[in-house]
Amino acid sequence: MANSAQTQELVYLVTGGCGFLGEHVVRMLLQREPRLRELRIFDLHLGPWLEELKTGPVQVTAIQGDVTQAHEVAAAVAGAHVVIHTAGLVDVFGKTSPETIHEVNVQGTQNVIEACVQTGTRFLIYTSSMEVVGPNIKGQPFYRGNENTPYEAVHRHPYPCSKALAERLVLEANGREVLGGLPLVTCALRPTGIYGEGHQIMKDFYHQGLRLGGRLFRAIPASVEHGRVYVGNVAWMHVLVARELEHRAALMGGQVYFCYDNSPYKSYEDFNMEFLGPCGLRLVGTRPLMPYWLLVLLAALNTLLQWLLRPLLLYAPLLNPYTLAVANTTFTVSTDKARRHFGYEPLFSWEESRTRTIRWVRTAEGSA
Ligand SMILES: NC(=O)C1=CN([C@@H]2O[C@H](COP(=O)(O)OP(=O)(O)OC[C@H]3O[C@@H](n4cnc5c(N)ncnc54)[C@H](O)[C@@H]3O)[C@@H](O)[C@H]2O)C=CC1
Ligand SMILES: CC(C)CCC[C@@H](C)[C@H]1CC[C@H]2[C@@H]3[C@H](O)CC4=CC(=O)CC[C@]4(C)[C@H]3CC[C@]12C
Repeated sequence: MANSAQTQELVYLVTGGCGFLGEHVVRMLLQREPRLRELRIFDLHLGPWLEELKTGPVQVTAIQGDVTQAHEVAAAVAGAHVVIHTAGLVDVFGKTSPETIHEVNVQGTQNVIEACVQTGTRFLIYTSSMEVVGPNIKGQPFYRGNENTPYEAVHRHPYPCSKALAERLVLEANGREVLGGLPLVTCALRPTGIYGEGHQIMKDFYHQGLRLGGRLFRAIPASVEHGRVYVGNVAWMHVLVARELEHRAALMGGQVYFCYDNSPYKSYEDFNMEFLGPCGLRLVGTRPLMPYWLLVLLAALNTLLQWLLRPLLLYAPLLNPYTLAVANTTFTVSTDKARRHFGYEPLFSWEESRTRTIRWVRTAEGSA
């Protein structure tokens, strides 16, 4: 908790503060930002866990609001020193329309930028994604790449398109004059696939494995590597950037940083087994049990079914052509830009990240 010997003067706003990553950012700020006076949490859906935070030394203000509504965003931003914009629609399964994804992720981000400019907030940190880079539509591997690695970032799917557009808006807004005459300082953090306590897809795989008698069946070759990063370390990066942006504005303003830690490079499924294995699941097969062409066919069938069933119900399985392409393409990051620019070192070791995640999967056991 905040050390009361230090002056508590800062007001932070976290959009999407009740989401998977947002909650970790909120808790991390309360633990590790002693200069915090007020923490505003802005989300479409407020979680009941916020109540327990309201008894601490920092004023916690929960704001139910929608980033697509410019006036709601401006009211929440007014008077904040720093905005951490994590709110977004993370949908690669076709649950929401492309228009809605664009509205929330792009227009919502534009609203946050304009609110900063209009109300005089100078520091904006945007949670972008590795998806703004790749995998691209050609399925080209990105192997141990960094922020400067050349890669043809071409997308068709609404989610990566929206994240790429929003990231561009944030970076282009760096240096804009805000109310009061000072320049806006922005930067974007690009997590790879985040895991940890609260990771819904991990829970879905766990419950699927339980339904299948404690087994999961390998679908993707073990040689396809995915970069993954622990949610606590992603949150820590946000807190550090927020802290350092003022002092290192010239260096950090307008920059992008991949989020990384010491999690091992593995295939998506093998990585998940690091947690699901100790919870009693087994991954069957050293090679995919189904030929790839059959997976492609099933993914296409799922798209057709989703379209046919749309008038009746929402059919949004994990497997579709896009998720298959992402799962089947190597995308790993190897960089130290965050260490060089703002002294980032992962707060949680791989062992601790793993232990915490396993503990969470175990406690999530009954909550299908
Ligand atoms: N989960 C992952 O593996 C990765 C996530 N990201 C990015 O991190 C950010 C957070 O993602 P997660 O925590 O995984 O997602 P999440 O869905 O758990 O959290 C997003 C939060 O934003 C809120 N939100 C959605 N629409 C809103 C609106 N119109 N107005 C206000 N709040 C709204 C949701 O209620 C939710 O609490 C997103 O911007 C996402 O693109 C980036 C890379 C990887
Ligand atoms: C049954 C299939 C063969 C396996 C399906 C796994 C997929 C659901 C997931 C594989 C890779 C994931 C994505 C990746 O971690 C990168 C992401 C970054 C984001 O910003 C949002 C989430 C995601 C797109 C993530 C989504 C699930 C996968 C596609």
